[in-house]
Amino acid sequence: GYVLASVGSGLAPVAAAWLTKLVLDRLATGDGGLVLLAIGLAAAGLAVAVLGELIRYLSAEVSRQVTVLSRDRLYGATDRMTGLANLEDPVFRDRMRLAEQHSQSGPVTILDALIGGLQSILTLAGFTVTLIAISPWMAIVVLVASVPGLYAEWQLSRRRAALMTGLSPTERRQYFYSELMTGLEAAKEIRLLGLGRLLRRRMLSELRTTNAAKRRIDRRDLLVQGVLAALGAVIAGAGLIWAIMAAGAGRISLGDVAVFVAAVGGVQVALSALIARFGMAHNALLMFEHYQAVTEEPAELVVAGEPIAAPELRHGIEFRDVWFRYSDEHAWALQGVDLFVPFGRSTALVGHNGAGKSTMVKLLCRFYDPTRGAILWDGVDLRELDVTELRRRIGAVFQDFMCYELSAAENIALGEVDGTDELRADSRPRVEAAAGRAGIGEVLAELPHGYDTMLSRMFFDQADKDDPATGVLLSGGQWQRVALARAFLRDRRDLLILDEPTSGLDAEAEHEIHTGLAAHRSGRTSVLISHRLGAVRSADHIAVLVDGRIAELGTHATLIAHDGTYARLFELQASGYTTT
Ligand SMILES: Nc1ncnc2c1ncn2[C@@H]1O[C@H](COP(=O)(O)OP(=O)(O)OP(=O)(O)O)[C@@H](O)[C@H]1O
Repeated sequence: GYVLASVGSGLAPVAAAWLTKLVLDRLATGDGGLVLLAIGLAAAGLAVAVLGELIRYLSAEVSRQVTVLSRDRLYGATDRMTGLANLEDPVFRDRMRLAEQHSQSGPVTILDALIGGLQSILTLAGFTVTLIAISPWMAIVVLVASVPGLYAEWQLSRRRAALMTGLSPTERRQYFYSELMTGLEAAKEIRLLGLGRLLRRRMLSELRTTNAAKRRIDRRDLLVQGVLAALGAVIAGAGLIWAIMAAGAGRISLGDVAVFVAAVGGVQVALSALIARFGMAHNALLMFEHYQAVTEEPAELVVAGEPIAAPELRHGIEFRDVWFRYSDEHAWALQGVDLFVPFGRSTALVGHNGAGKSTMVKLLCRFYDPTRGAILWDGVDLRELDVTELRRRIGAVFQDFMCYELSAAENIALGEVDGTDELRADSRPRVEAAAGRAGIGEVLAELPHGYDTMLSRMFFDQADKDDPATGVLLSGGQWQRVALARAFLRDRRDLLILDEPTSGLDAEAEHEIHTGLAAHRSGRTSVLISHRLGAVRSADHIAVLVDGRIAELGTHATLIAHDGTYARLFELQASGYTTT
């Protein structure tokens, strides 16, 4: 439909010009058949008007459909990224942002340019033939005069694409400052520390940098386009003078003058539209490379030729001389870690900030691969296992757990989605049981809409704005319990990872959860990270990490007897709770 409407719209102005010529010539000579010609002329006018609107609608419809397709591909590609390295790479993040922007506009701009270009070419061809019929040299002058425009547009679109890519980090920083100033997350610190002016100034400075670069290119554009427009006007003016003189001398008819004027104007308009569309398409194609790069990004994690479905854990997981750094520029986060996490036992990781504890659990989930050494799941290298299957066997609460702006029930039920595209319909009893075990069951049940209450105040509309039951905000510790409940829902998993699972809880709650966790962990394979050594003393094994190395390993009793780092840290914490 879009192509047909564009063809019609491209030919209608040519038809209108020819019909005008015929009408004028017949008026001059007094010949008949004027009614039909007048009707034809009116019909051509109608076609121009209606087809313009139709094209606008069809273009928007194509745009909507293309957006769904391109977004689906883009987010499908991000979903296939199984590691974290890409998302931590600033260059990739910039690419991703550009890909997001251009996944919507890019394909549509290219398509519009192609179809719009076809329309312009038809108009151009029609008027060029007309011009050649009346004055071949004028046709040549008009066409040759368009060559610099085409070249200039090509150059400008390349510059624009390079500019957009170059400005991406600046725009990212600008976006970061804007988000800080308008979001809730940083609001407390911004107000208390009075950061508003500083952030605003930095944001504006980034914006000015962007504007200055865009202004430079716009000025170049203005100069080039201005000169070309003036050239076009001079050619059109010269043509008009020639046509009037020729008509005065009787060499061409009155109708010829009309069609000549329309043709010169038509050719120029069609040519400049063609050049502009060509520039837009060229720019969109250059920017679309980012989209292509993201959607075709190879997997960050080496995929084994024939991945093995992770078997049920029977013996344990072994870190064998694991060395790891986040990139070649970073220092080693782990330096030759040897550790066995036995099946059915609880293993605790303790150590100073930055010792490498969270890094170890991220490697366990295979968010990264060891730089050297290997992690073995019942003797099989994690790199040989199907990563999705592996993760199905793991439940975890991370230090930076997520608070989803969804209902309470959904926040917990997300724990057993496992790659499907819907929440399980029958999950409610298990959700409530998991919430109960995380000590948040009663609180959630008593919310205005029980488990269906939104844990957010963001999604209200005008109608329920003043209804306090629309959504509620939980406290930090309550959120942590919700995250725990989400992990508990993955109860039948082989490995439970708890990275600081109770850091936000009050003392009583922490004790209660830890007693519950200790009972829950017994007979299950778990890895627990906590700075509160009282919470880890019941673990079967405690590994003390110092600078990415396992410095001590044993039970609470043996480590205290060893009188090393653990004993010192434990003593320090214990002394904080006793009066001397
Ligand atoms: N995504 C990352 N990119 C680069 N370096 C990182 C990243 N995450 C952690 N690191 C570095 O790796 C080292 C180990 O960090 P890790 O988060 O494992 O420590 P941790 O023992 O869990 O500390 P904490 O007790 O503070 O949580 C640190 O030096 C840290 O700066």
